[in-house]
Amino acid sequence: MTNPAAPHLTHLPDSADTLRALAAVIAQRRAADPGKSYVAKLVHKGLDSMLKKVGEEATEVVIAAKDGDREQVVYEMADLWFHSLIVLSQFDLGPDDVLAELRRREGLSGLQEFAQRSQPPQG
Ligand SMILES: N=c1c2ncn([C@@H]3O[C@H](COP(=O)(O)OP(=O)(O)OP(=O)(O)O)[C@@H](O)[C@H]3O)c2ncn1[C@@H]1O[C@H](COP(=O)(O)O)[C@@H](O)[C@H]1O
Repeated sequence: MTNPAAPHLTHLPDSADTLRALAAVIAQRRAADPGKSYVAKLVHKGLDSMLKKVGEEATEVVIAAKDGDREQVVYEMADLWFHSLIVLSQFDLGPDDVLAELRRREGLSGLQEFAQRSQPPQG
């Protein structure tokens, strides 16, 4: 199935590919002219500004969800993921680092993981 907006793509990239491609663009745009790149402008402002945007976008996700507005939830979540990728890039991290952590958690119930935290180390 091809995407009419991107006929050159014979298949829609999977989500991880999209995140990886965006992370690569962010890495490249960090060094761009802040007057011509939103990423470079935010990086130039520094970590506190990046974190402020993550907080703002997370709040906008909350508001969209409270409104039950599914399209707006997607729009604001895209903003949140984008700004989260910028924060990851600040620590030379990327989507694969987070995906590896999520894979590590597979099969372990969140309730079980939480209960284990209060257990004294075995042995
Ligand atoms: N995915 C995005 C992306 N998502 C959001 N944004 C920008 O992030 C900014 C968010 O600012 P605001 O919070 O004011 O905007 P907003 O949250 O939509 O508005 P409100 O909800 O607050 O009213 C806007 O300028 C958006 O355009 C993005 N800017 C860039 N990208 C990607 O990053 C690439 C590099 O962008 P440049 O660095 O600008 O070249 C682009 O090619 C895109 O692929």
